[in-house]
Amino acid sequence: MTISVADYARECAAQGLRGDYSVCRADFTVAQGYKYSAEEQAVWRTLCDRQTKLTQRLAHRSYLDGVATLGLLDKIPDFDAISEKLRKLTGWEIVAVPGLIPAGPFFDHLANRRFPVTNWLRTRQELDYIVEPDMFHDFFGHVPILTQPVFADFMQMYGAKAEDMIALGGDEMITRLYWYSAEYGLIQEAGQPLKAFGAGLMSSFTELQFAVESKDAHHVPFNLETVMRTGYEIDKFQRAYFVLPSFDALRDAFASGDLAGIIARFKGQPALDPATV
Ligand SMILES: C[C@H](O)[C@H](O)[C@H]1CNc2nc(N)[nH]c(=O)c2N1
Ligand SMILES: N[C@@H](Cc1ccccc1)C(=O)O
Ligand SMILES: [Fe+2]
Repeated sequence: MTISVADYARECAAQGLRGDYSVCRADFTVAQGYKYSAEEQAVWRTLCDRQTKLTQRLAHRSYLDGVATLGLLDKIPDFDAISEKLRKLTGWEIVAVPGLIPAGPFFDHLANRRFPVTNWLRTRQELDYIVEPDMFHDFFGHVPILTQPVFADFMQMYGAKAEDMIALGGDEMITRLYWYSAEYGLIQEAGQPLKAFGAGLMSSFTELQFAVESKDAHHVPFNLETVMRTGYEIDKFQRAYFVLPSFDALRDAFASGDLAGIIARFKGQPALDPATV
């Protein structure tokens, strides 16, 4: 782990991130501290109700299978209770964090089958889109697929590989790969309609529709090297969405692609502009 909690806390405060990083443990986790107001519970239900209507239509089957396995989403989740369920299904658990955490510790959690979930929720003014990950994004977007064995294994492999790539100086490039697949990936299987896969889309009412249905969304066939070279911004709609032909294509690219070679050739070079890839 390269950055200390204290330094990261200062950086986040400077950037205006909302979480309270002063109470983090060394691995950036905190206690969930389950005490949410009636208003927060109401916002949670509203978010789940309206987003579920969209995901039924626009999300890839793997995600929807996960939602079915997870079961009721009628109140803000108790992380310990969910962890107990996940441990039985796929050996994963969820841990509470104050918000965005650095890539190193984030991937270290994944490599150990722990998924970091933010412990605070967006407000009613941010139902459609929020610029930093909150509990709705982390939970509703990422946790369902962790109930599915194939994806559960893949996410762990992601964490483990990412740590190796960070050691080679590939921090930015491996993060882009995570970004354009786990967060904003689309899938179009042969003869099927375009579907959303990434968690950043699952949790945004406006961006999910934009990414899948808008003529203005820039869809690019998934290519490992291009993805690892393309820059991104976290606080606006993405200017490129990479489209996988199948989930297996992602797993194969990850398992047998020459990640280390790509990092050696392109690290430190300016990022490609997502608008023109
Ligand atoms: C690895 C990459 O930087 C990625 O965006 C990570 C970083 N830290 C995170 N931290 C939290 N809490 N949630 C996330 O989804 C992520 N994503
Ligand atoms: N924009 C996402 C949240 C998010 C922010 C940053 C990174 C990933 C996801 C949403 O509205 O749900
Ligand atoms: Fe995320």
